[in-house]
Amino acid sequence: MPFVRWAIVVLMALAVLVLGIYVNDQFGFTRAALGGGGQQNKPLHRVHELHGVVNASIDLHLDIPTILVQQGLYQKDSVANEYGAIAAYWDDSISNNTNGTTAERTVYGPCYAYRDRQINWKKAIARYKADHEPWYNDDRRSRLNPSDLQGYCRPGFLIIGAGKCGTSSLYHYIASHPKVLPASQKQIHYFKYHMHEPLKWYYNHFPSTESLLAAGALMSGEASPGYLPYPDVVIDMKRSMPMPRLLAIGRNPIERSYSSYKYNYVTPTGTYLSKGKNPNIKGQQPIEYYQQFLYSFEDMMKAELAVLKECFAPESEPQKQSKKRWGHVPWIRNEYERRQQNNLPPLIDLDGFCYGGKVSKEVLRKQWAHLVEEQPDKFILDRNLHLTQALIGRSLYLFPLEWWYAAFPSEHVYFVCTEELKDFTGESMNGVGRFLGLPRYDNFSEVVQRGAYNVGGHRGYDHEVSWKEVQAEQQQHDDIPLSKEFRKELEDFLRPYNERLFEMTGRRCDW
Ligand SMILES: Nc1ncnc2c1ncn2[C@@H]1O[C@H](COP(=O)(O)OS(=O)(=O)O)[C@@H](OP(=O)(O)O)[C@H]1O
Repeated sequence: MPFVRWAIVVLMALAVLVLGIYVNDQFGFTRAALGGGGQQNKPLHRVHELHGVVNASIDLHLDIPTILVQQGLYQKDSVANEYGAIAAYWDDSISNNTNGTTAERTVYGPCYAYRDRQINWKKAIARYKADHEPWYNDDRRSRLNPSDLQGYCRPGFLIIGAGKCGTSSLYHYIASHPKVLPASQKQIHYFKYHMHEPLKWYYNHFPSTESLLAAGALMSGEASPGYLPYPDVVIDMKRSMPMPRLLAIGRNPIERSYSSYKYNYVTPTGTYLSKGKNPNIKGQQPIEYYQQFLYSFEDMMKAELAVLKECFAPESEPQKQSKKRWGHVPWIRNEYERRQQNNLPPLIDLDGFCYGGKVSKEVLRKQWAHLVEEQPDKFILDRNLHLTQALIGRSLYLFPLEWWYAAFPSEHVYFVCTEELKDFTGESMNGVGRFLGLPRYDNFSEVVQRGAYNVGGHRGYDHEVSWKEVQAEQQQHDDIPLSKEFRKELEDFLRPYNERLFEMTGRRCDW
C-alpha cells in the first residue's frame, strides 16, 4: 500500500498549493508568506499610498490585455500624458501591434511579450498588489538565448550623470511616481563596464514584462553617472538601444568639484593613510588629520585649470586627437562637418584626451607634475584617477553633453539643474515627468520635501536624508576653500561654457 499512501500525500500537497494560490489571488497575501518565488528586490521605499490620478487621453489605440484595462491599470485609448508626451516605446508598441493578433504581438510599450506563452495576468496583478514590489527575471536565464527578449523590458529613462550632482535624488524622485517601477539597483553602468554581457543581461535589471504591466507602470529606468563623459558609451547606446529618454543633471560646477574632491580624493586617501599603509605616517587618526598630507582643493583645481586651458585653445592637440579617434563614425563625422560649416567649436573628448596618461611613478598625470615637485610629501593615490584628474572637467557639463545631443533627438534629452530639484512645490519634478511622458503626479512635492539622497557621499545611493540634515552637512558656496582671486578666475573660465550649455539645453540654472 505504500503507493496509495504516497498518492494521498501528493494529492493533499496539491490541494494545499491550489488553496494557497486562491487565497493569494483573493485576499492579497504576500508571496513571501506563501514562499513565492522570483528574485526579491527591495531597492526603494515606495510611495504608492500617494497615487495620483492618471487621466491622460490621446486618440491612439493601445493593444493592452483586457484584464489590465478592466483593472484600471491602463486606459485603452491613452498613451500620452496631459501635455501630449508619450513615454518611451509606447508609440512603438502601437506601430508594432496594429496588424498583429494576440499571438503575433511582440511588444507592450517597453516590454517584450511572449510569443508562445500566455501570461496569467490575474496572478501577476495579485502578486504585485500583495507587496507593491516589482520582480525581475532570473539572472541565469539572461545569458541563455541572448537574442530572445521575451518577457524582458527596456528602460524608459536613463539618468546619464553628472556624478555628484544629485543623480540619486533624481532617480528616487522619479521612481516614486506610481507609473514607474525601479530597477533592481540605481546604477547599472551596462554601457560603461558590462558591454561584454548581452543586452538581455542589462534588461534583466528591469522588472519583467508581467511585473511592469501588472503594476500598470509605464517605465522603469536607471541612473549611471559614469555614462555621461564617454563617446564610446554614446555610440554603443545609440547602436543597441534606440530612443530611451535621457536625463542629465548639473549642479553648481564649483560645488560639484568640491563634493568630488572630498568624496573621490580626501576620503579614500585619508582612509588609506589611517589604516597605517604608509610607514612614515601614523595610522588610526581621524580623517581630518590626514588633510596635511593631501593637496589642497585650490592646488588641485589650479593644476587642472592649466591643462584645460591648453586643451580648449583653438586647434589644440587633444582636439585633433578626439577627431582622429571618433571621426570615422558616420554620425560623428557629420557632426564635425556641421560644426565646421557653421563656424562652431568642434566636439572634444575631454575625458579621453585633455588629461593624457601617467607620466611617471610619482607623477600620475601631467597636470600634477609641478605639485609633486613643489610638495613631494603629499599624496595622490593610484585610484579614482579618472575622477580626481577631472574635478573641473566633470563640472563642464557642456562638452560631454554635446556628443549626446549630436547622437539623439534633442527632444529626447532633458537637462535638470540640481538646485531646482529642491523645489518643494513638486513643479520641477513635474517638468521631468512631463518630458518622460508620465502623467502629472501631485505627490512629487511630498516626496521632494522628505529629503535628498546620497548626501555627504558616504551613506549610499538609496539613503534618504532630511533637508535639515542636508543643510547642516553641505558646505555652503562661500565656505568652499578657494581664494577670492582664484574663484573669480575659475568663474570667468566656466561662464562661457555654462552659457553654451544653457543655450544647447534650453534650460538656465542659477550658476
Ligand atoms: N536636491 C539636491 N540639491 C542639492 N544637492 C543635492 C540634491 N540631491 C542630492 N544632492 C547632492 O548630490 C550629491 C550626490 O550626487 P549623486 O547622487 O549624483 O552622487 S554619485 O555620483 O551617484 O555618487 C551629494 O553631494 P554632497 O553632499 O556634496 O556629497 C548630495 O548632497
